Amino acid sequence: MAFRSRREKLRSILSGGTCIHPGSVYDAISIRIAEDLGFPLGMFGGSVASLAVLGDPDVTLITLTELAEQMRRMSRASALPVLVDADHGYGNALNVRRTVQELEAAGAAGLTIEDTLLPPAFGETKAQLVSLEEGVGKMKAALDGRSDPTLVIMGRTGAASISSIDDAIRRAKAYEATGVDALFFTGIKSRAELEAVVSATRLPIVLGGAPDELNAIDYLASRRVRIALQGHAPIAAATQAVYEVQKALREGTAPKALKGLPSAELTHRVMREAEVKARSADLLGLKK
Ligand SMILES: O=C([O-])CC(=O)C(=O)O
Ligand SMILES: [Mg+2]
Repeated sequence: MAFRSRREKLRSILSGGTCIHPGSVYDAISIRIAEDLGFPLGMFGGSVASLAVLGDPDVTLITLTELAEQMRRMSRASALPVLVDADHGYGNALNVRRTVQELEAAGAAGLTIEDTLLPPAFGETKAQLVSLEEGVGKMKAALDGRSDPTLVIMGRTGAASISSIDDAIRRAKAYEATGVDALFFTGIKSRAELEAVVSATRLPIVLGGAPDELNAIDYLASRRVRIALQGHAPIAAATQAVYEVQKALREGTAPKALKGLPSAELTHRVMREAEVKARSADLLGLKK
């Protein structure tokens, strides 16, 4: 299967003894840059998907089709394995199954399904969770939707910050029992909380945003954390860069006087221009 080796690379991160930081990726350019810099994994967050595709905040307006298409564009541009934040699976458990099918076909190496109630309920200002039973059903549906057994499926819970650490553990154990490949936690606030989770579970752990005391990568590795996210600064930096250059142009700066532009070498590398040239020479009869 075409995407198998990417998935096996993610599996080897999960079964290894170290903890890695993934590169935040959201389009064909960002994934190639992450790949060239040597990141072992790309993280395609739901928040950056919404921002890159719709220009929206993370409010669950992006559709599965849009998410999968953006994933497909990245899979085409680069062989870097990508872990996709598939939110709540875009509906109920039946939708989760469909979500897995689409993201698998789009080339995701792995994906997370979370137990947050999305989109938020009317009148609720705080995040809520679906029941543990519904969460379990979603994990089972995700596993049922997978046709390549190397695709990584992670059960994700935000219970640590939404309900309690005990609830996070209860849910993690139930998701673990469904046969998912890893557990993804957001909202863990301290080493004590992480250690409680670690001793109650056995699967590899992925941590979403974490406070400073959870930033030491060797400590995380020793606690079975295999992937630790670092937010999504690259798309934020891209926003600033586009703002600066458009502002300068709007204010009359000559294109040649612009600051902060990439070198020709970087632009050509990102475009994989040497490969395109070689292909053009072979297929279009152009000079190399
Ligand atoms: O998955 C992540 O990187 C964190 C998250 O939920 C998002 O950014 O939507
Ligand atoms: Mg998200």
